Amino acid sequence: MASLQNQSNFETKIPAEILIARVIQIHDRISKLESLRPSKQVNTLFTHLVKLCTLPSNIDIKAIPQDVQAMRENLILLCGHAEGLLELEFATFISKIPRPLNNLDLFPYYNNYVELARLEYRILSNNGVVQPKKVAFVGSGPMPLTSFVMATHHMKSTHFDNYDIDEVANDVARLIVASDNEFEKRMKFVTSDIMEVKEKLMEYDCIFLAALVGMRKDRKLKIIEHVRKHMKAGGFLLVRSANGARAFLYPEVDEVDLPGFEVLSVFHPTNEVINSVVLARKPFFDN
Ligand SMILES: C[S@@+](CC[C@H](N)C(=O)[O-])C[C@H]1O[C@@H](n2cnc3c(N)ncnc32)[C@H](O)[C@@H]1O
Repeated sequence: MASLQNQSNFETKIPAEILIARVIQIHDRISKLESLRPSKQVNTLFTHLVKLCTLPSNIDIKAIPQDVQAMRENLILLCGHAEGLLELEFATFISKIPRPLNNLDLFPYYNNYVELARLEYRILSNNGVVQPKKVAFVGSGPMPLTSFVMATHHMKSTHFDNYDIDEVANDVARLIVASDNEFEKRMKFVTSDIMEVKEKLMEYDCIFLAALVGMRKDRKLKIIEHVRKHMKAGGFLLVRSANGARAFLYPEVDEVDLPGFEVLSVFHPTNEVINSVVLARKPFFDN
């Protein structure tokens, strides 16, 4: 039987030109939608897009033509907008039912977040971050599933400061945690553009940067540099990225995009998890 490694060589990869043609088709249909709020039509299109972008492919996202790059940048914005609307709709719904924290698994992508959190925690603990005291999650959103899953299953004594630029997102997230006094004590929500947060960043052992914070590459690099400047020496930064065709859905962050950091791990998932995970550390001494 072929070894696992060989199998991946035999796996049929979708040719880049076919992948690009189909992504353009879906982008065209999404762009024509009246609204990106969850609906049968919106859900079907995005499900197709995610399935397509998680097929094995040999696409090099840096080598796509300029016009396809422009389409990709617009698609990332559309995906981010739709993701925010989906989260807001779901969070608003469960904030109104008793014990919302016991019903998180009703969220359509709940298992993806559980798998992503498990992966992120494995990478963090392999690099010495086991039970950090204080963590910041930047871009927590109306449905801060990563913080919820991390706090419940992995970092059981950690305090989470969740930052989001959107007050409405924080209001509904607070309603969800208000249902559990213990949980609420270590799950705070701060409304701010992360670019306005400075001294506070020194307090965190680990800072998570959500994939949708800085949807354009140049913006994301500015945010990463801002966090590096203000975070504590020896602190960890976990950046969500995307690789290959998944980079049609989210911005990609490479090692070269993290000057001034020691890059400890770069992981590209091949299962149903979409985001790549880049773990970096701010050195104790600037070399
Ligand atoms: C939709 S959520 C996705 C994160 C997801 N809930 C999770 O648990 O991984 C992404 C959030 O990032 C927030 N965001 C985008 N840019 C930001 C910035 N510069 N500062 C703070 N929050 C930001 C958006 O308002 C949005 O709510």
